[in-house]
Amino acid sequence: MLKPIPIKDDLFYIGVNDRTKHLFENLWPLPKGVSYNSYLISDEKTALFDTVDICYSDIFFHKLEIALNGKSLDYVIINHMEPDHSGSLGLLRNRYPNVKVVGNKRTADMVQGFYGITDGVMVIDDGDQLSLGKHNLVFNLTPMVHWPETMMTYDTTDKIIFSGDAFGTFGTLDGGITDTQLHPERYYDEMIRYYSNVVGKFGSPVQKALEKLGSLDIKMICSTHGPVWTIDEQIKKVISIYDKLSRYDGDEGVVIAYGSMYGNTEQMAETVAYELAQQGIKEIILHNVSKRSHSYIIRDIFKYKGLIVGSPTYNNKLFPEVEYLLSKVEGRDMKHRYFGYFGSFTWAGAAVKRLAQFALDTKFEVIGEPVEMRQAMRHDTYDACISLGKAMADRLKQDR
Ligand SMILES: Cc1cc2nc3c(=O)[nH]c(=O)nc-3n(C[C@H](O)[C@H](O)[C@H](O)COP(=O)(O)O)c2cc1C
Repeated sequence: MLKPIPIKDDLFYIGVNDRTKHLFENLWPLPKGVSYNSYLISDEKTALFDTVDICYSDIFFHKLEIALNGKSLDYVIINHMEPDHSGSLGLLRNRYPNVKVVGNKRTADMVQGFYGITDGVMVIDDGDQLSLGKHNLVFNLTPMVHWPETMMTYDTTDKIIFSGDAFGTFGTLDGGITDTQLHPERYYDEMIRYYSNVVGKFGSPVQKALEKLGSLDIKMICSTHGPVWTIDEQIKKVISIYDKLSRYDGDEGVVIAYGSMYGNTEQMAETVAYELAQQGIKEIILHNVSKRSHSYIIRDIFKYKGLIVGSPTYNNKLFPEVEYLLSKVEGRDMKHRYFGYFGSFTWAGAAVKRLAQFALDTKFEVIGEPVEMRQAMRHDTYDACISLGKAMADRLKQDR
């Protein structure tokens, strides 16, 4: 849409939709696209909140010009410097040479490094305020709620938090912008995938940020990706999703992520899953790591308490796609998972040993006995897989 969309009185949405990119950060699939959200408050002074990916700068500037309606642009507030939001900043400064770039001292360093901007930068600190006339803005520094410079800006007048990437989701905004105009359920799973893929490593900074936000009366969340949250119940819901994920708190259920070239290791996965179901576990997600993008496997590992990994031995190591998945889990400092594992080999096994090391490194609670299979499934391996499934189910049921 070429026009800015009024959200409320003097607040405009001037973000854009990206339905072209296949991979966010060149890593994470975007089957439903993604939006880059930017907002303008048009008060006595005007303030822009973040920009958009440079690929969409033309349409963005067009909207901004209309939203300004002849006024000058006074401030651009940089809540986050990642280029999907700051990408149009250099061009913005060329178009609006007098605009003040507002950020903390870490932002100022990045603004200089990425865009060569050194003048007209207003450096603010945690708790500093900026009046636009009717609207009063307070800056909340929330480092590592994704990058070190990350901050959130609170409008005390309308009780809006401009939250940067926090509470963001994958998925374009197809017509509707606010949660009143769309089905929020469409975005929840994509919010979990976004969090687990992009922000997942930063559980403790997210907890600190949530603590800070806890004292604020929030009537609207304007994130840089996905819907604008305005309904009280939805605001509580998205905050609770972030709270739960950043505590690494999973639901009852098990992800079984396995690699298999010729189907033998897969039979172990099927057997463990069968027993979990027999024991009354309803959420059992089998992921063939070669077929399913790691993005979705990581999402599910964040969702559920139980994780079982299986792998053949491959050139004296783990199957490469399983190794890659483990690195993604370790890279997110994943915590509090019940962990089971199994592996296979033909002449000299290495997979199970590596999975044992992974369990030690992550400090996951190991459940049941690991199962190691030579060549193909026989009765003893079958029984061992059943025992592993039962042990995991028993552990999960203890938490009911
Ligand atoms: C490329 C390749 C490399 C392998 N490397 C090893 C190995 O280093 N040690 C071993 O004992 N088995 C090795 N194997 C055999 C497999 O680990 C074994 O057959 C396993 O059961 C295969 O499981 P799958 O049927 O689920 O693919 C290798 C197999 C392939 C195809």
